[in-house]
Amino acid sequence: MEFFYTYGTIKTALPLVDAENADFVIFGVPFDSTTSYKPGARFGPALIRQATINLESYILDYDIDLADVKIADIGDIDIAAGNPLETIKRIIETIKELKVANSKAMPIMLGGEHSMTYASVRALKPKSYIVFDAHLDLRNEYESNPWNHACVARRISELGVEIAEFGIRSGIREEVEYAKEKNIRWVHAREYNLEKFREIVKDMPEPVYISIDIDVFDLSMVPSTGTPEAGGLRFWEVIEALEWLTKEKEVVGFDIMEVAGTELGDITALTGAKLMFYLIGMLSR
Ligand SMILES: N=C(N)NCCCCNCCCN
Ligand SMILES: [Mn+2]
Ligand SMILES: [Mn+2]
Repeated sequence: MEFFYTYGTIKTALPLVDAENADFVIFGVPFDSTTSYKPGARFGPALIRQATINLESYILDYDIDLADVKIADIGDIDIAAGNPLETIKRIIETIKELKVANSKAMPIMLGGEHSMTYASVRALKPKSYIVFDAHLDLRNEYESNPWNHACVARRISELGVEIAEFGIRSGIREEVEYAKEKNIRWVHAREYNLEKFREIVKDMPEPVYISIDIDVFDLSMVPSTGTPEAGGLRFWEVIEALEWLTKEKEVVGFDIMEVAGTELGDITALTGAKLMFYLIGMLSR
């Protein structure tokens, strides 16, 4: 099928089906206009897809071959550089087009800046937003811009969506106070474990939207990201939480954001690609 706002790019290295027939539909958002430190998120979607070339489609842990899963890759959103609101509009339109053609398709967004997660949440209307991130992203505005990546969780909370954040190790007092006031639960990377994750998430309403800001992982695994922070989580501890979550709760979509880089084979994209394969695998169980 054709989408008004997408164009072709390098495709995920898996057997792909058309969006109408897919259970999972990948699209990229190569937007990085509000990046504050390390550039390159506009190349994230292409780098993640390129990194999938390195991966087996068979997932050992689940005895699932992604070659047997119905996956589409509709390319990238034609972003409006410098204009987060217009880009958000185009993402919402694209998800709506997809849902009209195939209501059972689960969108998978690859970023690009975390600010764009707002669009997926607006389009998919989850009751809960569960995010892995080094940052609280609860600022009212950053660099005079309420649509900056550092404000995305706040914008989502204003939609009335319940929020829980994991792997946090960066924020300012304003964000901590806002979280307290709005009952937003968050767990510091130092204190994170699976038990805490379950305890917080188990009572959250469904359906849920899952967002992974790639900077949640330890810096050694994700050196190419917009605002890198030392002291992050390990790969398997995030996977274990996601395995529990995808078993317990209805999920309407997920994203992997803030992957940046300028070189093929970037470690950060390899981390993002592996994570995407695991998420599709666990959601197909
Ligand atoms: N959500 C985020 N990614 N937040 C990070 C914001 C950038 C913090 N700069 C700190 C500059 C202090 N000199
Ligand atoms: Mn972050
Ligand atoms: Mn973030």
